[in-house]
Amino acid sequence: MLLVHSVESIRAAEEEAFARTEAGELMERASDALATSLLRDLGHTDGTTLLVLAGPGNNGGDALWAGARLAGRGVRVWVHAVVPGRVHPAGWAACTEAGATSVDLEGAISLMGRVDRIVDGVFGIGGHPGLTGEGLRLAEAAERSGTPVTSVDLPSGLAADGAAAHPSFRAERTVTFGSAKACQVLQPAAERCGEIDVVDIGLHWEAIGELGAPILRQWEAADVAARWPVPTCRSDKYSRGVVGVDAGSATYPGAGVLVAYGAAYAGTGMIRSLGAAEVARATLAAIPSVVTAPGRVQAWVVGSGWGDRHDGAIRLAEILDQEVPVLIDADGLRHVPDVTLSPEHLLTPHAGELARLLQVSRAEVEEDPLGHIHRAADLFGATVLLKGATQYVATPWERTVDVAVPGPGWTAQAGSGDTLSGVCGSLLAAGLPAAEAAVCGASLQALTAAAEPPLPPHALAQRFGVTLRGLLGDR
Ligand SMILES: NC(=O)C1=CN([C@@H]2O[C@H](COP(=O)(O)OP(=O)(O)OC[C@H]3O[C@@H](n4cnc5c(N)ncnc54)[C@H](OP(=O)(O)O)[C@@H]3O)[C@@H](O)[C@H]2O)[C@@H](O)CC1
Ligand SMILES: Nc1ncnc2c1ncn2[C@@H]1O[C@H](COP(=O)(O)OP(=O)(O)O)[C@@H](O)[C@H]1O
Ligand SMILES: [K+]
Repeated sequence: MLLVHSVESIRAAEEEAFARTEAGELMERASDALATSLLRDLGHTDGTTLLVLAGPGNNGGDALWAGARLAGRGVRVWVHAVVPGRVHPAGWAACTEAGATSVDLEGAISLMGRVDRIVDGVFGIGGHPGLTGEGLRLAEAAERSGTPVTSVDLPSGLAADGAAAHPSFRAERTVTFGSAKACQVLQPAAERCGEIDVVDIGLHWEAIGELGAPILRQWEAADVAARWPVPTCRSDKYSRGVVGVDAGSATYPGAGVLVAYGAAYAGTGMIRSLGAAEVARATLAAIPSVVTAPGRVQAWVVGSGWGDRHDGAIRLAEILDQEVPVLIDADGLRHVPDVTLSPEHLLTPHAGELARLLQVSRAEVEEDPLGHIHRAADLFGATVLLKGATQYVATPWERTVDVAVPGPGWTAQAGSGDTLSGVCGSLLAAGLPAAEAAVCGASLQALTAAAEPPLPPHALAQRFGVTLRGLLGDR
């Protein structure tokens, strides 16, 4: 699991570290690791060339010290001070004394297509979001040149704590210090960061109290495997979990069928299709093991494809009365403000549905997804999975948001949300807490989409088993 800390936390942890380390020690660790990474990517020192773009703060300092190390080892280094007259003085002196050549803006731009690598040390966690002026010119020219860029701490121009793709450098690799930053895991910002190397510079999160808690946990495939419920010799269909589905409608029967596909191929014990009669018939025709008679249910999936069903509010209240975990999706979300929920209830909006729930615009949600998902979880008292290119899971009053394993844009198609509801429903029925069910379900879908050619949701669901086999190995 990759842990992500906020700028506020990183600053606090750095303060704590300054008090117990020699002056300059943290920057030395950071710039040494940066130099090592650059050397690895350059391959060798003889005849290789590097352009260092250094901003006015410590981010520029890191870049300059690393440039000094490489110039000292025989790499041909050019250096450009992005804000004239404002540059890390000791780093600049070290870099130029080691043999780096200073160039102006035009000189830097003309070198871009000709050097082996560019170091973006313009701004780091002290940067204002969105490059303008010369910074933007440099970033655009670097991207146009096609020369690989290593960004120091983060691509200059991005807001470290945010998901937005502000005008910024585009890195092939980002060498980041102390902790990963939110912009490196949240889309669309993350795709500007390239490969991420997190460098341990000796920050002690436990020494700064509550601020030491991460803001995000980026799940990896192994984390999903560790949580996935695996049947044993003592399992039966009830212990594995029964999912009740009231999804779809005469207008959208497919939604109910797709929920059942998700649950069936994620490996649930039993599915009861207990919504509209035409949905139950269609589901049975597609998946013969589905039961249409009422009976014991350990978790419900409701709301996908309900359309403007007139008795939705009553049906939702009835289901909530059964006091088992309930996943509320799509049209079911309209009734959320009128019912009382708890953390075992899982809401699965996309950005538009979350905006409607919070009575804000979709653009506001997209600008600050973390703030809005926290608000929804706290306001409704339920666990929330916000769907999209990044899939976020928030639990009421918890600082740390879980992020599912990312997947490709192929999943963005009608019906993916329905199969996802089914997968998550099967995990709720198997007894996983709502947040784990959400993040494991979303990750399974993303991992499967990443491994397969583009497939419609019901066909993708049929490949879940292949992904699970790969994840679980011999378990
Ligand atoms: N602290 C540590 O121990 C360690 C820190 N480390 C490194 O330090 C980095 C943070 O350093 P930092 O605080 O100096 O901020 P940094 O990002 O270099 O820039 C701030 C300057 O840029 C200016 N500025 C910003 N945006 C601008 C814009 N769009 N256009 C124009 N100007 C703009 C801004 O101006 P101001 O906010 O004052 O208006 C200020 O002058 C961190 O990312 C990591 O790389 C590592 O060495 C490990 C140890
Ligand atoms: N750009 C994207 N990249 C990867 N996954 C995406 C992207 N956009 C959406 N998704 C995922 O695809 C699914 C779409 O769900 P949803 O919007 O509810 O579709 P529908 O309601 O049509 O079934 C969700 O799992 C979502 O997280
Ligand atoms: K940078």
